[in-house]
Amino acid sequence: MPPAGHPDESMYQDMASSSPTTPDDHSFFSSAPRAERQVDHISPGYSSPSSQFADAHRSVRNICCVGAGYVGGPTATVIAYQNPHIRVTAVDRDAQRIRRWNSRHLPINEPGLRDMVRIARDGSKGFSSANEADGGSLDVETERCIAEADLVFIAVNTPTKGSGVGAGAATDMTAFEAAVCEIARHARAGTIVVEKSTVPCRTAQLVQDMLAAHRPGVRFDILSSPEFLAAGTAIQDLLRPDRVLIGSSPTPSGRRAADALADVYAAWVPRARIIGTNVWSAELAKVVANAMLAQRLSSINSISAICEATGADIDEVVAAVGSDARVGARFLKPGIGFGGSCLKKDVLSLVYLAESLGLGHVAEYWRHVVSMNEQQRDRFSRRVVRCLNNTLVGKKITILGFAFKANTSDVRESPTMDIIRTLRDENPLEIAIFDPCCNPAAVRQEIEATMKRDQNTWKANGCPVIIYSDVYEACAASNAILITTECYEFKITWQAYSIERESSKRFYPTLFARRKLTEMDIIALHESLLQLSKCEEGDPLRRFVEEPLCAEDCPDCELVGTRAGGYRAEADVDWRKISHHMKKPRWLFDGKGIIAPKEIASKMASLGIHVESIGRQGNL
Ligand SMILES: NC(=O)C1=CN([C@@H]2O[C@H](COP(=O)(O)OP(=O)(O)OC[C@H]3O[C@@H](n4cnc5c(N)ncnc54)[C@H](O)[C@@H]3O)[C@@H](O)[C@H]2O)C=CC1
Ligand SMILES: O=C(O)[C@H]1O[C@H](OP(=O)(O)OP(=O)(O)OC[C@H]2O[C@@H](n3ccc(=O)[nH]c3=O)[C@H](O)[C@@H]2O)[C@H](O)[C@@H](O)[C@@H]1O
Repeated sequence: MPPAGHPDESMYQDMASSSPTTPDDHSFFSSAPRAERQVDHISPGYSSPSSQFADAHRSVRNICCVGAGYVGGPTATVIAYQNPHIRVTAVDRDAQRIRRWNSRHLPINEPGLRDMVRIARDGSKGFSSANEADGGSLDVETERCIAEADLVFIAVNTPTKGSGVGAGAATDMTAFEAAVCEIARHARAGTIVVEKSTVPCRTAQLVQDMLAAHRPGVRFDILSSPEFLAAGTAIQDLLRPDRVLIGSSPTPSGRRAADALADVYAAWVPRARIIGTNVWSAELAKVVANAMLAQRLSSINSISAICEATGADIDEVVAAVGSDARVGARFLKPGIGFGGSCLKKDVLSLVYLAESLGLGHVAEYWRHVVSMNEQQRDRFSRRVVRCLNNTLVGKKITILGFAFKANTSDVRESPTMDIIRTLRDENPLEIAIFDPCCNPAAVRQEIEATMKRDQNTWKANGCPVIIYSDVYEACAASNAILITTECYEFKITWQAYSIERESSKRFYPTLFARRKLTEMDIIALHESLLQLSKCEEGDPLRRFVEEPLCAEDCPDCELVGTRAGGYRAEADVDWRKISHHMKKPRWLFDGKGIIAPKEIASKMASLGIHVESIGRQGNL
């Protein structure tokens, strides 16, 4: 089924006009010098027996993903897993990242990722398929991977520009441009080039122009298929997406290319969820989706400030408002503001686009979403200082959580950084940090890099910021604990809560209803068996083959706390034990609403811990 909804062709007459996304008409791409390119690759070979693949309009047999980061790595893995007949290779210029993808120490910590990589990369026992034998060669050149591909995804980073025209708002296209150059040099005629990275509206035209400049007269098809996965749920999001967006040009060739990509996804995504649009709509829709999520969070966070000032309770307000089906209950959790590498940058990209188009009031509207977010975490930090008698001198402050959200080791744009910076200005004795999902070495590296980069906003010779791998050591002799990531380990573990958590996670596969098991059935069975055995990882179906052994001098084996599959603290925290070793009065600032339910907070009170929560007035 072709993606539906191509607009009328007349709008494509505009395609050749210059991009409106930058005030400088000469160049869309950043003028920053290109980083030296040294590319390595991984080869998720393949694995399974299942898919009911419809006849391809342009058959895709070989996919190359340029960029093996948080999006490229998991996307390549899931596509390889679900498409036994397609050879999928991910390449990256970061050789260390590639080494880790090919090892037992994956560069990304995502629930379910490791299991899927093991099958897609190493093959499987009992469910093996033709592609397995092809997988895993490490010595192939990037050029060859691109040259052999029928379809190339671009999944490289597109951060906010740090300097130059549009600094602080425009998208830095340096990596994207480099990837397009690489593709232009090596791709075969007729290759389908897919923008997976989040890019400004009308980028496809620039891709087209660059390819045409490098390879005059050679036809390529450009698609936009932005990714909507969220950190911490990447595998679930990829396996069960709300929608897959495919933007294409309305030419016969563009439609065939869109159909070919739709067929790749249709191996596991219901066709009704594969939405076709024009290229500009797909590019813009991605940025708008993130902007609207950010706007929702800023809206509810603004209301949390009113709750704190009036005595209304934010959870009650959210429950009342969210039960209106038109509003909906999701993405309304107030907190210390959104972090991460994408929401802020995509809102800013929208701001820049609006400014470039002369729509100042539109730009101003979206800019407020970001400033409200910054206010929110500033308000939280000031509340901590105020409760501690306006002085942190001689006091130890403990921060629980550093990743920008739960279940991820992604520490980019962590909201916690701003809180640390503000509190450090108050000269506390020490700021202690613990995160159950992050490798302490990675947290230290991120803090040092941020301090170095933003030297002018970080106090020189401030207090030590110490990263702990043990939560009790982090909290010992602490005057105040701040919860800044919604990790389940920090929830109070009275029985009622544990039951709620377990039952909310449990689901059962509807097995054997079909004549033939699909890979999705196998995944559901695998997950269900793990749940029954109360394990997060394992091989209940005995599908895994031996993982590659690490070299004797493997640097990852030496890292503190590293376990196969990433770092994860072993158990929920025991608040009785923590309260025992805290300094009085024992303050707990819950920036993520995880100690919120009243009965649990009152149990905290019975331990002598004063809880201050976002969106609530005073102590509970
Ligand atoms: N992180 C997330 O959860 C999501 C990110 N996105 C978007 O996806 C894109 C990628 O994001 P992430 O995966 O988070 O970034 P990332 O920084 O984790 O990964 C990008 C990778 O591309 C590599 N790279 C850069 N230039 C290259 C080149 N010329 N050749 C080969 N490799 C190159 C980098 O070394 C890096 O490993 C961005 O546009 C982002 O906005 C979209 C949805 C979710
Ligand atoms: O383009 C991207 O990179 C991705 O950005 C977000 O995903 P992500 O940033 O990984 O995570 P979110 O779940 O959106 O959380 C973002 C931030 O908002 C916070 N948040 C989220 C939800 C909520 O109710 N309250 C809240 O404070 C989180 O703690 C986190 O700091 C989007 O949710 C994804 O759909 C999108 O693909």
